[in-house]
Order: sequence, then structure tokens, then C-alpha cells
Amino acid sequence: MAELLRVERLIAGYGEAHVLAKVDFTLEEGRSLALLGRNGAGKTTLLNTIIGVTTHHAGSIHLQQRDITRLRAEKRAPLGVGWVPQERNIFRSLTVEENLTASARPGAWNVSRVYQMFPRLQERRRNLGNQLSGGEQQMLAIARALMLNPKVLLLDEPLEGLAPIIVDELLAALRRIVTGEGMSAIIVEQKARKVLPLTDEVIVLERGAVTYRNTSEALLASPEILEAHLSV
Ligand SMILES: Nc1ncnc2c1ncn2[C@@H]1O[C@H](COP(=O)(O)OP(=O)(O)OP(=O)(O)O)[C@@H](O)[C@H]1O
Repeated sequence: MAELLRVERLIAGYGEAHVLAKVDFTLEEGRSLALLGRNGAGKTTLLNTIIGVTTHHAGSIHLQQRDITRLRAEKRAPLGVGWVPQERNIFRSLTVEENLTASARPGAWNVSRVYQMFPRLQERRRNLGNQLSGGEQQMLAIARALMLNPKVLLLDEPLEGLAPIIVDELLAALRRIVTGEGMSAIIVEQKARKVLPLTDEVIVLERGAVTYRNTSEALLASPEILEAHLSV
């Protein structure tokens, strides 16, 4: 399988502060990665560094062999870095459908395909962003990122703060997106047992460094390791 993303000896943070300490990992095309770690471990900082909004200190990031380490954030999205931030940056004063078409790029994902993935969004297509429930907003944030037809989708705690029934609905959609449609993805999550069943691989961050990597299946089968790294 072809290499999609390669992060090497990456040191990054905010201003002078170093949050990531020599992070290394690779992601192949069509594969998905769970990014786990306790609060403050640096998960969001790693996603922010891949999208290009932190201070780079050392190391490199390659997307399909292209060095994007020093590329500005706005140049990375068109190259295929799709981002679903924790705060779900939807346009609250636009309708669902306007949100979807506002920044769409041509490709396999279009409005009808994302409506198939999220039928609730089709039902709500004329509603404004601010009229949606938290779960619907999260679906819209993911759908908007898909409309950019990215090469890799970066999802920052997509299940956070949602009711259990919505969590299950979103997990089912994410499973279809990453396993059914073969979308490459990195999913940051606190709830390891929710995200491991739908990802191929996992890395655990502790104090900005990768302290564990394996297949998701292997980590799920090792409760003692889950406990040691994550206290879950
Ligand atoms: N904008 C910022 N400026 C300075 N330091 C920051 C900033 N954002 C985060 N940090 C610091 O970077 C470290 C890692 O935070 P980060 O948000 O990446 O962790 P996380 O693993 O995503 O945690 P959480 O699960 O709580 O979101 C923390 O010590 C945090 O205080």
C-alpha cells in the first residue's frame, strides 16, 4: 500500500513551548489510525501541527511524499488535509445545504453522497446551522470535511459531549466512511473502546511522545495495556 502521511521526529508546540517531542508515525492510503492519550498528552496539538497551525521546531511531515512541513495551513487543505475540529466549525447562519456547498471541491463526495451517509442532514437541509442538535452539528462538520474530498480526514474527538444514541449513530457512519469507503483517517478519541473497533492502527501519546503503537485489534485484546496507558 502507498504511503499517505509520514511524520518524522516532529517537535512542535506553541511559541517557544515544545508540546510534541519527536513524534514519528506513518499512515498508508486507505488506513485509519486511532490517536489516544490522556488529557493534555498532545493529541490536538499533533492534529493542529498536521494542519499547520502550531509552531514547528524540528522534524518533518510528508503528504504523499511531498514535504508539507513549512507549508501554510491554507495551502495544506487543498492538498487533501481534511479537518474536523473539536469545536465543529460549521457556519451557524447558513443552512445545512449551504454549509455543504460553501467550500466543496470536486471529487467522489458530493451532496447526494453525504446525504446518503447522513440521512438526518438531508431531512434538515433547509435548517440553519444554529438550529441543529450537537449530534447533527457534528455530522455536518464531518460531511463538510468530506465535501472537500480530502486524502486524509483528521477528526478531533468527534464523539465528545454527545448522547449515547448519537454516539452510536456517528460511530456507524464513521465505520462506513473509513472501512466501507476506505477514507484514510486519524481519529483522536478519549473513549478507546469506541474507536478501536473501527480503526486499523493505534498510537498512544504521553507528554507529547508516542509511547505505544500497534494494531487496534491487538490493543483491544490487551485490557492491561489499555489500563496502563489510558486508565480506561
Ligand atoms: N494554544 C495553546 N497555547 C499554549 N499551550 C497550549 C495551547 N493548546 C494546548 N496547549 C498545551 O499543550 C499541551 C497539549 O494539549 P493538547 O490540547 O494537544 O492535548 P490533548 O491530548 O488534545 O488533550 P485533551 O484531550 O484535553 O484535548 C497541554 O499542556 C496544553 O496546555
